[in-house]
Amino acid sequence: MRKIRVGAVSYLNTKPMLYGIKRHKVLNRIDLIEDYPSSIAKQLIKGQIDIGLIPVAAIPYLTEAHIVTDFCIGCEGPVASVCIFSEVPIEEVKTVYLDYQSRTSVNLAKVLLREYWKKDVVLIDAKGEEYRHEIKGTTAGVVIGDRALQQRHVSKYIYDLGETWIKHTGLPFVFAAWIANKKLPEGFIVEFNEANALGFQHLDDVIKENPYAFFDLEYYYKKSISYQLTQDKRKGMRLFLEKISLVTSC
Ligand SMILES: C=C(O[C@@H]1C=C(C(=O)O)C=C[C@H]1O)C(=O)O
Repeated sequence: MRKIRVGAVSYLNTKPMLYGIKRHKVLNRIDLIEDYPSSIAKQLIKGQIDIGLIPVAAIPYLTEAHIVTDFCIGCEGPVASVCIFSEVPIEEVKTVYLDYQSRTSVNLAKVLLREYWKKDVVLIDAKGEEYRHEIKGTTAGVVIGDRALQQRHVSKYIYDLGETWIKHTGLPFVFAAWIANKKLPEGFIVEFNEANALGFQHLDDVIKENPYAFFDLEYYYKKSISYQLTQDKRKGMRLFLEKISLVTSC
C-alpha cells in the first residue's frame, strides 16, 4: 500500500509530536516531510500530502477537512512565539508586515488589530525573511515560530497574539491542527494519535535533543504551547473561523 504522506511543521513547537512519530511503528506507514506552516497548508490543499499539521485558517480552502488526533498547536495564555513586534507602542504603529510562513496568525493579527486595538493600519504581505529588518519606526511585524522566539530579543514592544485573543474572547486559541484532506484508515489514525502522545512522556529528551539558547523550552512546551485539542479550544477555533470569514468577505 502507498505510504501516507504527512506534513509537519518544522518549528520547535512541533518537536514533541515529531519525537513520538519518529519512534513509533506508525513511521513505517508514512512519508514525512517538514516545512513551515503556510507551505504545509499549500501542499495539503494541492493534494501533495494526505495529512498535515496545518494552520486552521487554511481549513476553508480544503474541499474535505478531517481534524484528526487529540493534539494541536494551541494556547491558553501567552503563546510567546506568535506576536506583533515593534519599536513603538501599538497606538503609534502605522504599517504591519504579515509573516509569509503563517496563515493563522496573520489573520489573527487582522482580527485583533480591527476588533481589539481598533486600528486601521497598512498591511503588507511579507515575501521573504528580509521583512524582519523593516520592523522599525512605526512599522511593526507579525513573526511566528522559532524566529519569533529570537525576535523577542530584538524588538522593544511585544504584543502576544495568543494572550490578546484570550483577553478579547475569553476562549483559548488553536493555531494549527492535524488535518487530513481525505478519509484515512481508522487504524492509522489510532496509531498516529498514539505516536503524537509519546513525545509528551519524554519532554526532557525532546529538550535535550534540541538545545536552544533563545527561550526556555521546558517553559515553552509546558506553559506557552497548549497541545490538547479540548472542547474549549474547538470553540475558540470555530469563533476564529467565523471571524475570518467576515474579514475576507469585506
Ligand atoms: C504557535 C505557533 O503556531 C503556529 C502558527 C501558525 C500560523 O500562524 O499559521 C501555524 C502553525 C503553528 O506552528 C507558532 O508557530 O509559533
